[in-house]
Amino acid sequence: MRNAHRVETVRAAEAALMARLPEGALMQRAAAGLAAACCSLLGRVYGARVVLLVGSGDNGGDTLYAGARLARRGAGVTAVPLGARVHEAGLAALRAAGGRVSDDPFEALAAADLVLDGITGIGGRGGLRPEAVPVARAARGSDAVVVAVDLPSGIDADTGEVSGEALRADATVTFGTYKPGLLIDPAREYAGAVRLVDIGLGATLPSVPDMEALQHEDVARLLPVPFASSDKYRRGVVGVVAGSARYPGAAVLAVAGALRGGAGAVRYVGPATDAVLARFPETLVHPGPPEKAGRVQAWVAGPGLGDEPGVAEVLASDVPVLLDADGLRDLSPEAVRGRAAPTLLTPHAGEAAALLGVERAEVEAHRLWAVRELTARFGATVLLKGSTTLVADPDGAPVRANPTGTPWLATAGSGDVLSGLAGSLLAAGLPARDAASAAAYLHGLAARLTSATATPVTATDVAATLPRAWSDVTTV
Ligand SMILES: NC(=O)C1=CN([C@@H]2O[C@H](COP(=O)(O)OP(=O)(O)OC[C@H]3O[C@@H](n4cnc5c(N)ncnc54)[C@H](OP(=O)(O)O)[C@@H]3O)[C@@H](O)[C@H]2O)[C@@H](O)CC1
Ligand SMILES: [K+]
Repeated sequence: MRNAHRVETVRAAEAALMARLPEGALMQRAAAGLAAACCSLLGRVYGARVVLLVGSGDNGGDTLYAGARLARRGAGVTAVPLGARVHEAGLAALRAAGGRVSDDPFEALAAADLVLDGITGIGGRGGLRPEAVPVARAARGSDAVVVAVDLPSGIDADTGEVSGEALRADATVTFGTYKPGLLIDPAREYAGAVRLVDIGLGATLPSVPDMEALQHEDVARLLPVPFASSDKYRRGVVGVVAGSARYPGAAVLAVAGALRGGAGAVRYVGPATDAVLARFPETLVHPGPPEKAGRVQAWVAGPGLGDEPGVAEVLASDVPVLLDADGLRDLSPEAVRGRAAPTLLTPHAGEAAALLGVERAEVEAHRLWAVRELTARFGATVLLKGSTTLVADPDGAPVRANPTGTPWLATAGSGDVLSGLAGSLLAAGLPARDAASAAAYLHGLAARLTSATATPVTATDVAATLPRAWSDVTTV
């Protein structure tokens, strides 16, 4: 599991740990880890030209001490102070190691092999200040590898929001724990590849994080495994209410996802029975209504449904329900809040915006807020699809960010596959939060595996690659 903690939590853990350690020990641990990461990125340190962008706080201090370590190994290190103050002890260490200070960032950046962004860390507020903006752009425009220290300056560590400009890094070396902003877009995109440096903070951080991201081994533990005695009903039957005369393909894709999600059987209910059977003869089909279709352990309703009925009927059932696409249209919180069984909503940003009564851009800029707000209003588990898919639960468990997304997933029908897959995991008995986050993980991984050759993927490809993703996760 990749855990993330908010600034307030990090500060409290840092204070508790510092009380047990000699002064400056944590900063030295951070600087040592940062310098080691820089060495591996550089390959050859001796003779490398390193530029330090140094703000006024301890983030600048980490950067200066790491620069001193690189200078001692033969790198040519130039610090560019950008704040009103500078970490004096760090600066003295850099000078003692042979580093120099310049007030011309542009000249220094033009020749740099590596740039360390130490403008702001967890103490930063708002985007980059105007004087830092051209410097950050010059760093990005140079040939150097840009490494953000703790986090890219200008992003919001707690929310992943970016107001104004932030520095775009190739890699981020973060200390002690991930910060939520490193997992959530738009900020996540600015961080590049993130490395975590252990500074011993685990000893004083709370065991329940503020946010988390599943990894292969976590998903492997969640996925259902059939027993010798399992029959199709014990493995779970998922009912899919999807498709319409206009969108029969959505039914086929949702069923395709459901068939690969571990349920023992998929029951399709709706007008697209011929299309579904032609593609997947193993499907149990029924023209509807859902309550007449036979027993299921979970319902998926909405993909391509248009104005077809079925949503109210499945909401009236006593089994878990996943609502997607047309199933979310005009959905009232009351229709969901009163349910005894879990409900999982899977909107994309546009659908989330409609449910919240805000603009789509508002949701995209404030994804964590949007998913939490939907969860609170509907009393349901919410999977907010997008560049980073987020899953929030009404019981207040840490929000999960999906780490396997890829822009290739922004393709027609991909959401239909995801809803079938998540519904199938619900029917197999996973709690809604686990079903949603495991499905998002497998779905993203399948798209990545499909697009490994950098070719566009279709939703059909993604569905067909789900078994490979499943096996990739479970055979570690
Ligand atoms: N916690 C830990 O466990 C450990 C933490 N460590 C390190 O300490 C870092 C946190 O250090 P920190 O608290 O000194 O804050 P930091 O981010 O350097 O910035 C502070 C100053 O920046 C300024 N400023 C604010 N906004 C700005 C903006 N938009 N643009 C420009 N400037 C802006 C503002 O000063 P002002 O200019 O307003 O006077 C503010 O006071 C942390 O990220 C990690 O690297 C490690 O060493 C070891 C373990
Ligand atoms: K930084």
